[in-house]
Amino acid sequence: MQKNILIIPGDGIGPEVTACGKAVLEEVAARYGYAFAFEEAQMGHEAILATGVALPDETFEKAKASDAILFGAVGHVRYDNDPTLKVRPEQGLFRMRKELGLYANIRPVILFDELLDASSLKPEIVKGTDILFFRELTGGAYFGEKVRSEDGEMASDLMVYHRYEVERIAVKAFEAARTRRKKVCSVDKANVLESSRLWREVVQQVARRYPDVETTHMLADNTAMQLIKHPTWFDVIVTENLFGDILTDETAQVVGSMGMLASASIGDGTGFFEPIHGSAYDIAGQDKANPLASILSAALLLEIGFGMKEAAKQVNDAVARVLKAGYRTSDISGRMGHKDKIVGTREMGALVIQSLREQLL
Ligand SMILES: NC(=O)C1=CN([C@@H]2O[C@H](COP(=O)(O)OP(=O)(O)OC[C@H]3O[C@@H](n4cnc5c(N)ncnc54)[C@H](O)[C@@H]3O)[C@@H](O)[C@H]2O)C=CC1
Ligand SMILES: CC(C)CC(=O)C(=O)O
Ligand SMILES: [Mg+2]
Repeated sequence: MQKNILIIPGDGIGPEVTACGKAVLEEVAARYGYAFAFEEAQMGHEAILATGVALPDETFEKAKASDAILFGAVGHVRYDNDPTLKVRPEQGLFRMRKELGLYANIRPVILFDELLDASSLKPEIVKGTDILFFRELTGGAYFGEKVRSEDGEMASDLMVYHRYEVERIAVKAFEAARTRRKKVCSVDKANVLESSRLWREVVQQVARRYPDVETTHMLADNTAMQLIKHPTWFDVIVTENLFGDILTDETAQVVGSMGMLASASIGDGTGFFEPIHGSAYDIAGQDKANPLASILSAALLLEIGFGMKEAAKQVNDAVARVLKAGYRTSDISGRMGHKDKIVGTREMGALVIQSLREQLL
């Protein structure tokens, strides 16, 4: 049966990396005989210029009607340098997450052996890193009431959680842990925040249903440190929206680069697949961006979105082979950089496709 995939390239490096992710999906469809139909839609700065809003209704309707969405990134220097602007690219992504009910953001943090020397940390510390983050994606301070006083002197973002929101993401994390090393670390600030005390209470209750899974609770500040000290200790991490956003960017340096981290956002409907990085306008339009996070997000789309596990594995293996052959975008060129074959975005994408062809033919 035909699968409809909506491509939302977005801003900055979004279109460059998403073109590579899409090309990989096309290659997989051709090789396996899958019928994938692609459509494109706007979101972010580009959409604001064209329509005045970050998420045009037309894009949202297409998103709801699709079977999966591959997204790039949104964000533009213009808004980052002018906090007073009311219409902002990121609003599109937040509306999409909320209205599609994408409450679970799954972020695998896996170090490819080939990138041992690209990590900011010592090889013996990071070797074997394989963490699965479950970041709650539709609650917390990102979605709570936002206030700015009339005189502009006070602002607040309310961090709100309901019991059901914590429970459903915790269940997803525990279920995943059962298929892995059976360890869940729940991250909060229960020593300070009331919302974290609710978080911990609910995770403790859910944990009782999973006696075969080892549960720990860790404060977010300590977690930021432990992730650098011994990343291999962690298996599944479940945490709220803001902490998950920050801690996963930190782990990019454990595994080499922001350009290596993919994600799947799921809920009750269409799944949404995107690299964890932003629009990186410092390198946009220069053929410098690492497209592997988008390609690995396409692999998550196949695996989680469509249940095509074998095809997803082929994509991951193709990426590993390209890395093993020594090809690197500049962000993952490591301490042994003189041995690397530095390539641009387009060439890296083409190499993964070539690697897929050689394996699959
Ligand atoms: N999901 C999304 O759409 C997100 C959007 N943003 C937006 O993106 C804009 C830029 O934000 P930043 O804080 O600079 O975060 P960023 O993730 O765009 O970039 C941070 C750093 O990582 C590098 N980097 C990121 N992705 C890379 C890749 N694929 N290959 C090589 N290097 C890469 C960038 O060059 C930069 O030095 C902002 O407007 C922000 O709001 C930020 C994060 C997520
Ligand atoms: C739209 C972004 C500002 C949020 C973010 O950094 C993320 O979801 O990873
Ligand atoms: Mg982020």
